[in-house]
Amino acid sequence: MIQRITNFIERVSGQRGNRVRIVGASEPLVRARLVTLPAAGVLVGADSSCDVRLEDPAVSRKHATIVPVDQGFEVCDLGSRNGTWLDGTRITRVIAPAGATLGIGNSLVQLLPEEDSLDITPSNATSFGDLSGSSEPMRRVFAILERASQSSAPILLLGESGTGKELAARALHESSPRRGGPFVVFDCGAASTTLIESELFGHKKGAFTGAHRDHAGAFAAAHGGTLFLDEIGDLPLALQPKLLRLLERSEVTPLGARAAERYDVRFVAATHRDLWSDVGAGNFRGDLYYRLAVVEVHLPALRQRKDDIPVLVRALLRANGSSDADIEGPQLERLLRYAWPGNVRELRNVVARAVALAVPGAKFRDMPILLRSEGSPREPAVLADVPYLEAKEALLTRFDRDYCTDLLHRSGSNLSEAARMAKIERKYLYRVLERAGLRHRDSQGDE
Ligand SMILES: Nc1ncnc2c1ncn2[C@@H]1O[C@H](COP(=O)(O)OP(=O)(O)OP(=O)(O)O)[C@@H](O)[C@H]1O
Repeated sequence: MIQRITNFIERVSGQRGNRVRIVGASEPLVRARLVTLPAAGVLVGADSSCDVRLEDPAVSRKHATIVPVDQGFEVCDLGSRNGTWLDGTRITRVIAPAGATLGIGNSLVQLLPEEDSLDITPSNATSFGDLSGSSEPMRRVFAILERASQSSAPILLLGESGTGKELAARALHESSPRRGGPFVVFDCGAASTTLIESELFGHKKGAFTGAHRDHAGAFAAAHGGTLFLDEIGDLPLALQPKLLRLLERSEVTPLGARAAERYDVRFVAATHRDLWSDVGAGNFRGDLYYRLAVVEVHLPALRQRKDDIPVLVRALLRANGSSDADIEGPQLERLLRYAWPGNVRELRNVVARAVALAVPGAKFRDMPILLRSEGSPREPAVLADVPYLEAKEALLTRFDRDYCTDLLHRSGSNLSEAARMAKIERKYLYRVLERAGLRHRDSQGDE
């Protein structure tokens, strides 16, 4: 039985026992059936006497057996006409890992392990590394991270953008016995498949046009430390088997190399996507999911833990050089009412902007709190109704204009003072003013 640690109660509750998930040949994904596997296993086929009956003309009457074993699932084909398939290979008998998907006739059968969620008592701490939070959901997260930091088990961090996944990964590394080793960040969605392959797994000189020298790759660079695989949901399907082998064997064969190389690396992966839905849709391998998610931590959205807002605001004020701790009042109430679509990252930006735009030494209650879309939090701040570069340019110009208008107002149009307040060079401020169409006559000869 695979034992996973997770705070994602919804997924594990009521799911005891190994299961198979069946997506019929012509059935939509939503009609997928879940069948619990008894310890003795099941007989799969088209015959009505089978434990798992597939109404699929390409399935033989008695097609295959599936039996849960210690290392996964033993699958035996019973001499079927169209075969039983795993990863494009026709099998007769195989031990398949948890999460693997079998092709039986035109149907797909996914093998799901028994899961056992540990009962997690919230930590007493109100921070873990640079992550702050006093709400119960966050203290549950801290409890798992504290425990998981002491092992080398792979961790999967899930949560919306800006909920602190990268911060959690860094904090895990810093609290682990590997803290003396490297912490390497690798963005799985940032490049083409070939580039990701060579940047993650490395390549040898001459492996492809332009490979002028050996390149170690992120996995080798993380030896003795932690490799943070950001946006793992974007990893191309074609590279997923190679990562799976890496996780299983801790060894990699760089592009163009003859022999595999071994490294000692702890994996932490993260995504803002619903990775489990990606597995269901066939965009992410189930066996890789289970390999990565031995510990699965769901970082809750800020709107689900508004109790954390006061703690975070105080921490962010301190980080931005304001010592005001007296934050109760209408300003805080506005922050508590807001939906925070950009999560803690957005709160960080709001507080940083408020401190930057406030007069020096201002109290929190007098700081300008600018929220994106108080009235309709779901409406995007930018619409894609014009080409990307054009939209970006327009937004930047608007930002420059609004920022500079307020800056000139606050500095009494004194450009030296304005540059000091904005913490930029005067020359640069002139250029920004010019771009925003705000460069007034007094400053023309001032450069
Ligand atoms: N619990 C927290 N305590 C303090 N700061 C936080 C917390 N969570 C997030 N932050 C702040 O928000 C910023 C964004 O966090 P981070 O980059 O870790 O988010 P993420 O979930 O990895 O986002 P993305 O999915 O967009 O990469 C951090 O730099 C940090 O300033």
